[in-house]
Amino acid sequence: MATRVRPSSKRCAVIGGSGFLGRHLVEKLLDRGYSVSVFDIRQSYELPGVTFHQGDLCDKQALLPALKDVSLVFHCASPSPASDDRDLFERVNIQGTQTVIQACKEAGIQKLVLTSSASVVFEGTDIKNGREDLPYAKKPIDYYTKTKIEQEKLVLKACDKQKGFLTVAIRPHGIFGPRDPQLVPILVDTARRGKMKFIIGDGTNLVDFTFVENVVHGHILAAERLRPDSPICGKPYHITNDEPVRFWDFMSQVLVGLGYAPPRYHLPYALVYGLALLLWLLSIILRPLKSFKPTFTPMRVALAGTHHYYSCERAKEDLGYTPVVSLKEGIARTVQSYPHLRCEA
Ligand SMILES: NC(=O)C1=CN([C@@H]2O[C@H](COP(=O)(O)OP(=O)(O)OC[C@H]3O[C@@H](n4cnc5c(N)ncnc54)[C@H](O)[C@@H]3O)[C@@H](O)[C@H]2O)C=CC1
Ligand SMILES: CC(C)CCC[C@@H](C)[C@H]1CC[C@H]2C3=C(CC[C@]12C)[C@@]1(C)CCC(=O)C[C@@H]1CC3
Repeated sequence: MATRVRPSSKRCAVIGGSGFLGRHLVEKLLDRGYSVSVFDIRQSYELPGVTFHQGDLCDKQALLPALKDVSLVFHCASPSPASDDRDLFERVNIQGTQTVIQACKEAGIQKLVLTSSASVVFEGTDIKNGREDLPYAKKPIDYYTKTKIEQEKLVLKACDKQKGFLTVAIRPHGIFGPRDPQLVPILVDTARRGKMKFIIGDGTNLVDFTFVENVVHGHILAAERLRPDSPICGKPYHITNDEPVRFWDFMSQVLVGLGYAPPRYHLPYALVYGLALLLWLLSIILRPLKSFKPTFTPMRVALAGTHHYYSCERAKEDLGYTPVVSLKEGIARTVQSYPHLRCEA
């Protein structure tokens, strides 16, 4: 009779491990003595100690080999919000997450840590020091966020102490750092096209931006604290830099660090939001004739023009979380890591 090898608690799987956050997580797990199985639709690097499994997480048969002899799974895969593809968000974030849960149960996984998003409670209006008990957004800012809400609910509901399957969700906000494919590249592209001259609103709105290593730290603390007797089972946790910053100060610091001029002129929030809405509608109406993606989407305008920062008190109390890299240091390291995006003029 074949004997089943008891999974080592130092062997884990990272679904989405080829991505920005996923790769930083893999690197830290290796540093901490874990061996890692990466499952992703693409392979973007090679590292000793990492086994790659390429496939779509919606395919349980493809997923199962990556979970063999593993006790802990991190699920940080998602289509990019910029893809703006409703069917894809629904298929990967909702149906795919159901498949991940089923596969974990079949493979005898003990712990599942989901990367959710603090935006699951954001409706486009101010949130100041929001705690995890805020209700899920009834009108999420976009379809990506709508599917992140459903995804988080599925994972937290699946937590079952009796059956020994424990789950927890990490809600980061505005992740930035070396190799980020989103925030800095979009910002620089906008600046290079001469569109980063304006501040939306009065520029005093506070927002959380979170250095990627702090997000990783929160995930690993949650995984290591996830035990049947711990208060964290089935709960979401905000993980941020715990240093809310003016949205436009953050953008300006990154821009200036890379040699671009910071935005200077103010435009009223309602005007820019209205224009963004109009452009978005036009892009849908004209899609059959001409495809274009507006830079200032209603979602980005809402993110750029409102207060939205979150309390990390619950993570401090239950996980012993404190950020390991300050915002200042995180911005400096990020700017340094993008020599190819510096202004050449
Ligand atoms: N970047 C940010 O500011 C924030 C990100 N998040 C969440 O953090 C997680 C990681 O995000 P990032 O690293 O920024 O994104 P990313 O796009 O760099 O990484 C996502 C990874 O998922 C993989 N993936 C996508 N669809 C897949 C599928 N069907 N099967 C297997 N793999 C698939 C991609 O290939 C990619 O490697 C996501 O769940 C995202 O929703 C949450 C809050 C903020
Ligand atoms: C053109 C400029 C006004 C804005 C450039 C920066 C933006 C690209 C980013 C500012 C806040 C970011 C953010 C996300 C993506 C990149 C930004 C819009 C998320 C939507 C990524 C996925 C999430 O779960 C929530 C994030 C909120 C903040």
